Amino acid sequence: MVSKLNTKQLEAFTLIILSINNNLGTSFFLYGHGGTGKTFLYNAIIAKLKSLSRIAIAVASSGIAATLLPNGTTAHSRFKIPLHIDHASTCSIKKGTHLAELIRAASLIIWDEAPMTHRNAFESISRTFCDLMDIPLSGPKHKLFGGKTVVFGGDFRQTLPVISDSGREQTVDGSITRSSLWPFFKVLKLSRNMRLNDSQDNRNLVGCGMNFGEWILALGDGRLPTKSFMANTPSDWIEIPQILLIYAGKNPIESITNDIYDTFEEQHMSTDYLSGRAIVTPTNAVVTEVNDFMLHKIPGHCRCYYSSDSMQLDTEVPQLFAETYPTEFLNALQFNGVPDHEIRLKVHTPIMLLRNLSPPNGLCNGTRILITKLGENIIVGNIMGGSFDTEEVVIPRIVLNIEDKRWPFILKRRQFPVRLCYGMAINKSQGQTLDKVGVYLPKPVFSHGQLYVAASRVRSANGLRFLIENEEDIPANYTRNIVYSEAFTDIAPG
Ligand SMILES: Nc1ncnc2c1ncn2[C@@H]1O[C@H](COP(=O)(O)OP(=O)(O)OP(=O)(O)O)[C@@H](O)[C@H]1O
Repeated sequence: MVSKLNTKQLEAFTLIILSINNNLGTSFFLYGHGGTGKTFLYNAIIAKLKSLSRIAIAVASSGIAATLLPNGTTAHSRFKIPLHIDHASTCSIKKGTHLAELIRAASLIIWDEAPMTHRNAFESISRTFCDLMDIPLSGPKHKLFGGKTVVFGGDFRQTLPVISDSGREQTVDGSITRSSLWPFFKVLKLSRNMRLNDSQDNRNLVGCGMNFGEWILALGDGRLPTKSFMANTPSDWIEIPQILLIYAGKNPIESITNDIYDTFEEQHMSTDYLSGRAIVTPTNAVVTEVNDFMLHKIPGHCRCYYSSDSMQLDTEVPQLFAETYPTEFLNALQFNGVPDHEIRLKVHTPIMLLRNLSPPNGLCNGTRILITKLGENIIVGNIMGGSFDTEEVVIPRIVLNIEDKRWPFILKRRQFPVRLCYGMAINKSQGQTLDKVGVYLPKPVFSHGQLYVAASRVRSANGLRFLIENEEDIPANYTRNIVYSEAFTDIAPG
C-alpha cells in the first residue's frame, strides 16, 4: 500500500512513523476534504505497524467510518467515553484492565471523523491516557495523550458535533479546533481528490466554468455563488448545474430510483450493484418512503417484524401512566436511529444496522448487510463493503432503551436494530465511496455540511444526480447549502 501513496500521503506517513519510531508522542491532525485518501492512509499506516508487530488502535466517530478501518470500532465504545461529557470528564478505563494494558502497549491511536465529536471527548481521552501512562496532568513532565502518538483526522466541511437545541455558534465552539489542545496539534494536509477518477465528465461542468472536483470543493467551502429567494430568508441557495439534475415528473421517488437503480430488475440481488448505490436525503421520513417504494419492486414474500414496547417508569403510580400511554401509543413512537415498531423486509434486500452489535466483527451502527434469510428470531445476511465485506452475520433482536425529554419514561423497544437502506439519511453516507448517488431533496438540507457530504460520495459527475422539489416560487435547480465556514477557514488546505 505504501508504494501507492501520493506525495502528500507519503509525507504524512513518514512523519507519523517517525514519531512512533522515536517515541516523539506527536499529536497529528490529518486534514483533507472528502476523497483525499485519509482512510487509505490510515490503512497504510496500520498495515505498516502490523508488519512490525506493533499495535495501532483505530477508532472513528461513527460506526460506518469505523468499519472502513481494520478492527475499527467507534471511539465511544473503545475508550468508554461517558455519554454525558463535560470539560472535566474522564473515561471509565481502570488501570490494570485488559483495555488499559492495550492502550499502554499501543504505538498509535488513529481516530477518523474527529470533527464530528465534541472537543470535551478529546480532552477526556488525553487526561485518561495520562492517568494510564503515569504522566502528570500538568507541569513540565506533562505530555498530551500520555505521550502517545495520535492521529486524528477528518474534514470540517462534513458533519460537525451534534449538540441538541444548539445553533451555529455552539456547534462550532464544540469542534476540536476550539479545544485547548488544538494549538499543540501538528496539522498534516491532503489536497488531491483520489475518489474522483480522471474521466471526461469530471473535466467540465457545463455552465459553471469548473470541473467536477473544483465544484464539489467550492460547494463544501461555501464558495459557490448564493442567493436568497424571499426577504428575511437565508441567502445560502446555490444553483445545481443542469447536467446533475433529474426532474421530478409525476412521481419523484420513481424518477430518482429509476435513475440511480437502473437495471434493478436484473441486478437487485447483486451485492456489488447494491453496495455501490444509494438515494440520500436529509430526513428519516423520506428515507422510509424511498425504502417502501423499493421494497415493492422486489419479488417474494414480505415478512413483518413487530417490536415489543414497554415503559420503564420512575414512579410509584404506573397504572396512571399505563392509561395515559397505552401500548398503541408506544408502538407509534418513531425516533432517529431507532427501528420502528413495524419492520417489513424481504430476502435479497439491503439493510443497515442501527446499533453497534459487535464492532470487532464488523457489526457497527451503519454497517450494510444483504439479507439471505429471515428467521423467526434472527436475520442472516452478508456484510456489504468495508473490511468485513461478504462475511456472513446473524442479527438478533435486542432491547433498545430510548430516552426523550418529551416523555416522562424510558421506552424499551425489543426489535431487530435494522432499517432498509436503498435510501439512507445523508449523515449515514459519510465516509462511503459510491458509484451512483441520488440526492433527493423534497426539502432543503438543514445543517452544516449535509449537501457536501451527499455530493462528495461519488467517483465522477456521472455518478451524481439531484432531484429537488421546492416551493412554487423557487426554481427546482436551486437548493440550500449550509456551511459554517468559520469552523475551518484557519486551516484551509495548502
Ligand atoms: N494513493 C491512493 N491510490 C489509489 N487509490 C486511492 C489512494 N488514496 C485514496 N484512494 C482511493 O480514493 C477513494 C477515497 O479515499 P478515502 O476513502 O481514503 O478518502 P477519505 O479522505 O477518507 O474520504 P472521506 O472524507 O469522504 O471519508 C477510495 O476509493 C480510496 O481507495
